[in-house]
Amino acid sequence: EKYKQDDYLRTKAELDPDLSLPRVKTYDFIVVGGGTAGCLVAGRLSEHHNVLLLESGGTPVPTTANPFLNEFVATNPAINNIFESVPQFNFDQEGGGIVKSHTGRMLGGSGSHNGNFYNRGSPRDYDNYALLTGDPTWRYETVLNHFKSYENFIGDLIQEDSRNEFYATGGLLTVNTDMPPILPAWFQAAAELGYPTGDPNGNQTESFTPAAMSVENGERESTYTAFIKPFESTRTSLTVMRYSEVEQILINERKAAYGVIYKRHGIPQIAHALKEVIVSAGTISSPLLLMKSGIGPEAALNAAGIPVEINLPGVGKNLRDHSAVVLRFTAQNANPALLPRITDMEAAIAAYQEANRTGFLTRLDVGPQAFISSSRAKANGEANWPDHQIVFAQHGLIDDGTTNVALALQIILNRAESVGEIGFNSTNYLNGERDDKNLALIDFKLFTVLSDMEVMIEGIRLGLQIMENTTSFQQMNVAYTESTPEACQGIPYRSNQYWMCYVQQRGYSWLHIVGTCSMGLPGNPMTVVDSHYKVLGIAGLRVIDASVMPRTTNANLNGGVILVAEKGAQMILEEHNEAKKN
Ligand SMILES: Cc1cc2nc3c(=O)[nH]c(=O)nc-3n(C[C@H](O)[C@H](O)[C@H](O)COP(=O)(O)OP(=O)(O)OC[C@H]3O[C@@H](n4cnc5c(N)ncnc54)[C@H](O)[C@@H]3O)c2cc1C
Repeated sequence: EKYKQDDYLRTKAELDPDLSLPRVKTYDFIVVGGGTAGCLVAGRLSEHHNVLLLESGGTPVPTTANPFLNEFVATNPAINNIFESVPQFNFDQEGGGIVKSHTGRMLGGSGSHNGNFYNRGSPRDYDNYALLTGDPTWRYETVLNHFKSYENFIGDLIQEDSRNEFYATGGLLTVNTDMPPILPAWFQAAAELGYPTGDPNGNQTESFTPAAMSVENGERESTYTAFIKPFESTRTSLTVMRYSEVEQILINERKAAYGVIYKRHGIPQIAHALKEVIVSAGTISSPLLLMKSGIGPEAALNAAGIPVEINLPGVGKNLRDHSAVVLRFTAQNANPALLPRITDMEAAIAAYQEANRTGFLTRLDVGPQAFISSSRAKANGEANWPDHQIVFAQHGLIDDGTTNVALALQIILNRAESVGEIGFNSTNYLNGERDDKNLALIDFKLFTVLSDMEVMIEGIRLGLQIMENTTSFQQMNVAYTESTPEACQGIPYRSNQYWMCYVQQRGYSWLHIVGTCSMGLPGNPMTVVDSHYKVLGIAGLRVIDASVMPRTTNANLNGGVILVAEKGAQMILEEHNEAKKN
C-alpha cells in the first residue's frame, strides 16, 4: 500500500495540472504486463529502442526476495490476482472444486512470488514445439543458445562433463543448484529402484536429480531483478509505468495495432507504438485483453457486443496445465544429518543477513526431484521424454525436539492430455465489468482424459515405493500418514479405484498454465500466433508469454517462459534491425 501511495503521488505530480484529458505519448514498442516474459522483453528491447512497459502492479515487496517466504507472498491479494475457476468435477472436490489461481500482480509477475524452482524442461518439449509450429528454430539444439545467452549458471552438476555443451556463465539471470543433505539418500533410493541420477537441465532424461533454483546469494532472481531493476534509473530508453492497467489495444482500419488505452492509478491514458505492441499479460489476462480488443472467437465477441477485428477461435482455448497430488509421510527415526532442522531461528536469520548469505534460509523449501516416463509415454515411443515429476519436500523445518520429521512428495503430471479453456463472461462485460477476475471463465478440465488419471496413479505408486520400499528411507522409518478422504471411505484401500477417488478429492492444479494464445501452424484453427508470436491477421501485434506455449514443458514452467521471451526479444531485434538496413 505504501509503494502504491508513493507511486500515486509521483503520478499525480507528473500528470498535473490536467488529469481530465488522457495524455498521448509515443514509443517504439509498448509491452503490456511486466511479468516473467514482459520484464525480459522490455529490458532487452530497450537496449536498442524506446520502450514503454505497463504493469498493473508495483515493485515487488522485500519479502519476495527470500526463497523461503514465497508462501507468504504467493497468495496475498494486495500483490496477486486471485482468479476463481468455474466448478471442477474431476479434482479438488474436497476443496469445493473452485480452483483459485493466484498469479503475481507486480513487476516480475508470477516469477516474483513463485517457488524459485528453475527447470528448462525436456529437450523433447522444444522439439515438439518445432513440430507443432513447423519452425525448426524451436528445436532444442537451437533454443539451447538462447538459454545460454540469458543464464549465468553457477551451480554444481552431477554430470560435470556436460557443462560446456549445455551451460554458460555471463547471462543476466543467475541459476544455481540446490544440494540439500538429503540428496545422497534420494539418489540411493533411485539406485535401489533402478533409476539413474542426472541433472534437471541440460539434457533432461528419466532420472532423479537435484533441484535448480533462480537464486543468487540467497535472494530471488527474477526477470525484474535481472532485466529491469539494474537499468531502470539510468536507461532513458526504458519507461516503466506501475499501477497501469491496459484496457484495450488500439487497432486501425488497416488491421494494424498502433497503441493501447490504459489507466494509470485509474487515470485514463493513451500510448502509441511506432513499431509494435507486445502483449505479455500472462495465460489468463492475455487472451482476455485480445478479446476486449476484438480479437477472438466471433461468437463470444458478438455475445459481449465487442466489434470483431478478427475471428480467431483459438483465443482462450487449449488451456494446458500441470496437475498434482501430494502424499504426506513422517520420518519417525529421522537422521538429523540428512534432514536437518532449524534449532536456532535467530542464528539462521543472522546467517542470512551476512553480506555473504549462508544457511537454511538461502535454500529452496522443496527438492530434490525426479523426472519419470510413464508406461503411456513408453507405449508412445517416448521413453526418453519424461511426462511426470516427483518433488520431495521436508516440512516441519523448525526443530520440535522429537525425531519425527514431516515429509511430503508432490506427484505431478506434466504432459497431460486433458485440455481446458478460458471463456469470456459476456454477461458481466455487458454489465460494464472490466476486471479480468470477473470476466475469466476458467475451466481447467484436468483428468478429463482417463489415461491422465492412470499416469497419475502410476506416479502415486512410484512415490509410495520410494518412501516405503527403499532401505534409504526405511532406515528413517518413514510411514505414510495421509488421511483417507471422506468420500473414499469404504473403497478398498490403495486400489486403483481408491487412488482415482483420492485424486478427484485432493488433486490440484500446479498453476503452470499455458496455451491460451497458442503458437501453431497457420492452417490450424486453434492457432492464435505464428512461431514468431505474431497475432494472425493483425499487424504490429505479438503475444509473448506463457500463453503462446502450445504445451506445458515437462517441468516447472518459469525457465521455459523466460526462454520464450528471450527468443522473442532476439527475433524482434533482428527483424527491426533488418528493416532499418533495408
Ligand atoms: C503460485 C505459482 C507458483 C509457481 N511456482 C513456480 C516455480 O517454482 N518454478 C517455476 O518454474 N514456475 C513456477 N510457476 C510458474 C511461473 O512462475 C509462470 O508460468 C510464469 O511466471 C508466467 O509468466 P508470464 O510472463 O506468462 O505471466 P506473469 O509472470 O504472470 O506476468 C503477467 C503480468 O502481466 C500483468 N498484467 C496482467 N494484465 C495486465 C494488464 N491488462 N495491464 C497491465 N499489466 C497486466 C500482471 O500484473 C503480471 O505482472 C508458478 C506459478 C504460480 C502462479
